[in-house]
Amino acid sequence: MKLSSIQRFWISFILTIPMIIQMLAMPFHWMMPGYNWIALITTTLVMLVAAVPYWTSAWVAFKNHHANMNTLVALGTGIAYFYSIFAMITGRAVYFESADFIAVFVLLGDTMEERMHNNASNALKKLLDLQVKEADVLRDGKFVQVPLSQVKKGDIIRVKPGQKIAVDGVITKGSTTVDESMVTGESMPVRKKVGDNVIGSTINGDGAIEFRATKVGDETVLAQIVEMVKKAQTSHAPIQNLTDRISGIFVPTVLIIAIITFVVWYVFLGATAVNAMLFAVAVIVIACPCALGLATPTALMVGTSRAAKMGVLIKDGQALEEINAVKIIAFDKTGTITVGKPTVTDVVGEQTKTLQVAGSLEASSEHPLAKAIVEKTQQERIKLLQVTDFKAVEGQGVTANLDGQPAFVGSLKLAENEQLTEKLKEQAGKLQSEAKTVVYVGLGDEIVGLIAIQDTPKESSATAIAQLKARGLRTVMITGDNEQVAQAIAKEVGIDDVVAGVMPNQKSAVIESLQKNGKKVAFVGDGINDAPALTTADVGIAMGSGTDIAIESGSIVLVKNDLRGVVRALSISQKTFNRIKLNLFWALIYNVIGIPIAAGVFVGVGLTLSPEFAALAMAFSSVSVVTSSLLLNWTKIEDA
Ligand SMILES: Nc1ncnc2c1ncn2[C@@H]1O[C@H](COP(=O)(O)OP(=O)(O)OP(=O)(O)O)[C@@H](O)[C@H]1O
Ligand SMILES: [Cu+]
Repeated sequence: MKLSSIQRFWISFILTIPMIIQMLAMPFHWMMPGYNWIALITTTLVMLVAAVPYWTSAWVAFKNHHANMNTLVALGTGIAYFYSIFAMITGRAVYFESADFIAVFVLLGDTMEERMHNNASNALKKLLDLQVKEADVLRDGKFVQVPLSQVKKGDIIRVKPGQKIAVDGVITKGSTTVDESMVTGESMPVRKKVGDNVIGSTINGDGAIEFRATKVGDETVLAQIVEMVKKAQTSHAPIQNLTDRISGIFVPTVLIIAIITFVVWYVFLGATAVNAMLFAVAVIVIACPCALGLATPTALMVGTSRAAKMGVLIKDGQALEEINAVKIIAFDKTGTITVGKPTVTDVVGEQTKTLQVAGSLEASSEHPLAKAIVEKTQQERIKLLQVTDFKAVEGQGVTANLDGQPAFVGSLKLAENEQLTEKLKEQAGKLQSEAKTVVYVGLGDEIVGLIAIQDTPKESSATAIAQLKARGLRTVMITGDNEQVAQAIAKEVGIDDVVAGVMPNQKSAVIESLQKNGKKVAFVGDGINDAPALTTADVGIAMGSGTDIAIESGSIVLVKNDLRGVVRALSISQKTFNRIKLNLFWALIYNVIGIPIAAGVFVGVGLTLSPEFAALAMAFSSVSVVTSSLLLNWTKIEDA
């Protein structure tokens, strides 16, 4: 049976209670009857449950000529335990409690760290549960059930109504609706027909389809999400490396000081071997680095849970640390700065015809602009027509065949080949300067009209951006929309710079160019096409209302969909990071002051530290670090 850190901690803690009672009673000269035997039995159990893994790890390190934190933990517990057994046999004072306290406190640190990691791995398990085990694959002219791992690219797979789609692919037969909410966050089922893409692990609706697998194994959308979560799970705050580096120097130094202490007392000052050893053990115990180990995880835990209560989910320590160094914050426009629910405001040209052509095409599109247009046709009770050869042109619009004529709805890029009258251009320009997105509607070889669509900034955007600028950050808006519209919105909310007309697959390249000269960049976004930018940025911040892929790609998620969350994230991260540094100071100052006292340097002035008081002092150092972390719960967090 394998116990978790948490179980090991509680078992050890309970077993240590008699020793705590004895320690508290010491000033009153009360001795627990049979204390030595109770201590021997409970400590032996604590060693088995809590300390043995550290002994093994220290032994492995020793064989590789290394010393780490575990070496001190192992030596501290091991010497205190085995010496106490020896002391019991020879009738001397025992120090079992030192061994117990070291083990319990070190485990407390480990437990807290494990807790953080578990949260991440549960999410991972849930994601993997989404995968199907088998697929109905066409092999030698017959459909057969094969395990998921044997599905190859190019395989034709049959999916019955209500079944899960095995891998990513393109529909070759039939039409249906698909529930893609687990991947895109879109709760409405999506209509699919021959030629459309399907995503593995999404749920087929009422139609029966066949599709050709295009992505299998770890290339699928789901596998990539899982990969991202895995990364978060194994992450550490980089400052933890500092802890490791400190202990890399610290541990060997402590061991050398302990040996010198023993030699000086025994050889030069004429102490008994036992007394000399007690000084050495006191040195190792007071130097025990459990407080150092607690400094980072406890602050992270308090900081991240405080953040969560304020609607800011910080997925890993790295993000929390890195956001403190961020100099530039980039934002996606639609759904991030703006509400993300665009509405049609103006129609230029013959209203019914323009809306009918546009609506008929957009009925098959998932773009927010498309939804706005379709909604408008419903309000105006305009009958939509059947289209064929529907195609979405990424970052530009849609094209299709309507009544045997080519038709399109989209940006100027799509309309480029058409004759645009000066009057139309002027009208488009005027609408754009009012922060309205203009789409051109074409049928045959003429432009039938323009549709202006407006998406207003969220109420809180301007305040939040002002706060970010007050913190000395440069703000940048990255959008696929037209320059003029982007500028108008940027001005409204106070954004410094605008990069407009960016193709969805180019957003991450823009982030890279902002990162030039080693500047740290955070990106805030919500769409599927924001996922690469979210991962490229030093800190990716996803809107909670966004697609699941965006949420998985971001290392920070804002549940409340509001840019004020970015200010909160910054404020909490800064407070937490400063607290970690303060904790490291507290953890080390005890050792620095305590080691010479434990080594007996101040015996001349009557100042000594026996191993048990060394353990108590060490406990205090841990308690002060944990307290300092807990105080984070009450520090003031700036809120826009
Ligand atoms: N389905 C569509 N119907 C009409 N126009 C479209 C459609 N899809 C894209 N476009 C045009 O292409 C432009 C860029 O679209 P894209 O999806 O890249 O960005 P966006 O949604 O405007 O903004 P953001 O990048 O801030 O999310 C749009 O502004 C619009 O002019
Ligand atoms: Cu310790």
